[in-house]
Amino acid sequence: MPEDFLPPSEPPSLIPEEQLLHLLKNGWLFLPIAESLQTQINNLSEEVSRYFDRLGEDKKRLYPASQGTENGFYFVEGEKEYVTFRYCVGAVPELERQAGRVWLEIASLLHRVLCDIARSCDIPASAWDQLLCDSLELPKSSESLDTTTTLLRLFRYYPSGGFAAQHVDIGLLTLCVGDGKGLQVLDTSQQPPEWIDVEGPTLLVGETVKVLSEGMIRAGAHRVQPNENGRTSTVFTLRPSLKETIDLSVFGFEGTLEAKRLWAAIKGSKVNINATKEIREQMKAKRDAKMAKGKAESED
Ligand SMILES: O=C(O)CCC(=O)C(=O)O
Ligand SMILES: [Fe+2]
Repeated sequence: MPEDFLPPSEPPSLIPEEQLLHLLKNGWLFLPIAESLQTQINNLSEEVSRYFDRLGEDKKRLYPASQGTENGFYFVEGEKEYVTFRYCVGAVPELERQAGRVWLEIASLLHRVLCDIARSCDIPASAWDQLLCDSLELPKSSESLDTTTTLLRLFRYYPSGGFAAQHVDIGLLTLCVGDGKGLQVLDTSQQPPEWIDVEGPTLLVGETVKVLSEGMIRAGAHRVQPNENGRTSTVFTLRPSLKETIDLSVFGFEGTLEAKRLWAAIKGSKVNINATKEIREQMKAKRDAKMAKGKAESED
């Protein structure tokens, strides 16, 4: 077969150049999504709202919290409740069926965005493959918990209470599709930077992409402000798979690095903004003590 007719080795670009530059510079982008994906998200929102309407005991029994706040049902008094899917539990089959569909669609969309990012940074689109293994569909069992960190999280923020402090996500890319006001992104093109209300589905760059680009790509700072009507949100975060050793040469560095070590370093420097107030304070104190120790050691 003549070379001209070989199928392309990468998908065609998805995001127009100017918008892609905005994403790399600011770490966030309003990204309109296909009607079919919006419909799937609406179906999932309906299912999860039925789940949230159950009694607290029921919600905990069906999706018990594990892995800190990283899996199952979690409740922050006066602020929000949310349920996180990391694999098929089988507790509420229709809810998980919809979750599986949304996972598949958004993961493939975010993979396309990663390929666009690769192209604009002159790295091969396949560079991401080593970080995406077993992450592009909802894992079948809890066996994946140790290595698949990607998650789909559904929020119900309470009226006037729903809140998340300023932060950047730790994974590769996040898509937030909410209803109602509350999510804000930091517009760093203004001096001083300004918080702006999101307009529809919003793409956020996470810390892992920032680290792998040596800070050339910014991670998107965002926060959630209370809204008198409350708010629901579907948040999918594509995070690195911990299965493989990363060949760093494709990102322009030397050598290799266990994905687990990279992830531990990225996680270790962050406070979990979705934990209860008490835990958030403890984590902040721990992080600050660690940073102070590191500083003292480097000054020795
Ligand atoms: O509520 C949202 O849309 C975003 C929540 C968020 O930023 C997070 O959980 O990391
Ligand atoms: Fe976030």
